[in-house]
Amino acid sequence: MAHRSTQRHADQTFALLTDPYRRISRLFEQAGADAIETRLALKETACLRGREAAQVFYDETRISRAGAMPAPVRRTLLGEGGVQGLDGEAHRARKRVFMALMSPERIARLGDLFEAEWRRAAVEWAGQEEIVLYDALQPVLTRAVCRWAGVPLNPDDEAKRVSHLRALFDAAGSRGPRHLWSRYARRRVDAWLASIIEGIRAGRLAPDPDTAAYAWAWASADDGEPLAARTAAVELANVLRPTVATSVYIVFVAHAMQAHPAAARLATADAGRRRAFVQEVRRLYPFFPAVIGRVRAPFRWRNLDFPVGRQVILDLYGSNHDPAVWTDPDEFRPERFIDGSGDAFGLIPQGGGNALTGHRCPGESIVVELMERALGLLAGLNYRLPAQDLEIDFRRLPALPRSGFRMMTRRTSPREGGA
Ligand code: HEM
Repeated sequence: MAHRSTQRHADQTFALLTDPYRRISRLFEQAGADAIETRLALKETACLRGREAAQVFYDETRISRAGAMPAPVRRTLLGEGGVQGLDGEAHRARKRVFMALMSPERIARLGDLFEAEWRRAAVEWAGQEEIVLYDALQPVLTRAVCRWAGVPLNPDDEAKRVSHLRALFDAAGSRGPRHLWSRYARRRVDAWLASIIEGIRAGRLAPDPDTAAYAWAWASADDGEPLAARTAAVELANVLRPTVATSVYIVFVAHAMQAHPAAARLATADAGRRRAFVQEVRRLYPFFPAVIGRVRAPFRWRNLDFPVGRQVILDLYGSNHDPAVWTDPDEFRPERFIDGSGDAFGLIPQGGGNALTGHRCPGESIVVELMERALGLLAGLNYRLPAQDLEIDFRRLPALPRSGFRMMTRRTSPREGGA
């Protein structure tokens, strides 16, 4: 493949709204290049994909994040003032708080809480004619992550909290009333979590010191003072929201197990193959389409000029399907990960580079743990699939099987629901 495109592409905003995952990839194919110039929301934008592009994008001397994220994303998915929009030492100081929560013991504890909640829920699922897995997972994940994070979840408020957390990732990318619903949910989640931060500071709540709620209540701002309660709430939401959003990936685990039963059987029996199966789901299936930054210092790459302030997009979905990096990129082949997941810029569904010092997602080990646990639980669950449309809807953000993955679970003993 050639490495540059001299072609400029017309404004892609509408095309991206209707096909957020594959549109940019098509432009790369048409141009025969992995760096192209286009316009997004009337702004000149460079779009990049592939391993070397990821190295450029995650070089913080070249690309900054401050002010890069569009307002509709900040007002829904991310919240205002969170780690995603910080650069340099301010970013690293916040990031250390996230990373300190990710010890193997704590991740395993979250996995245990998730399994316990799944087993309880599986008893109820068996009493229903059918369930939609995507919908059924969100209460399970909310209960598990709230316990893990030291966030009290009043049973009377649970349904409301689940629907608000879901709206942050499920409705943010929609237009019209659903997008407004996501904005409303953001205000409610921030207010709820700010009251918890204030409760901890005032001594009314006392979560364990190794929880996210404790960590964010006592985290400091640049000036050494405690973070504003609203900012601490946004960071605490940065733990709860994406953990509940792992429901998307768990649906894709179920989808892949259905589509590839032989690989699923191998994965159930062997830890190395289970990890490889899950990594291949993260590579192949669509979730987070792209990340966005701005040029900090001018540079030239692939014969394109990157002037200061230029908007730059790294196509995550396209990079995970880049034929220059992956053999048969559209095939489901877990074997490609049997010897590990490679370097920090190859498999990048949750960003690339170093999670401690750069913007790569700090939650990858949570996601892998929950997906692996779900694979085991699904393998042990007695269910069958009614007739339904399992095709992935790529126009949706996040993409999902059209049916949400409907299942008819059979009556089980309380211990069942995964062995
Ligand atoms: C559900 C699956 C998940 C996906 C697809 C995902 C994806 C991503 C992506 C693409 C980024 C942006 C990377 C960048 O800006 O370069 C990111 C950042 C982030 N993720 Fe995740 N993530 C997931 C789960 C989690 C979990 C479980 C946590 C919980 C701790 C988490 C917390 C964060 C935070 C705090 C950031 C901002 C990091 C920074 O700006 O330094 N994510 N994630």
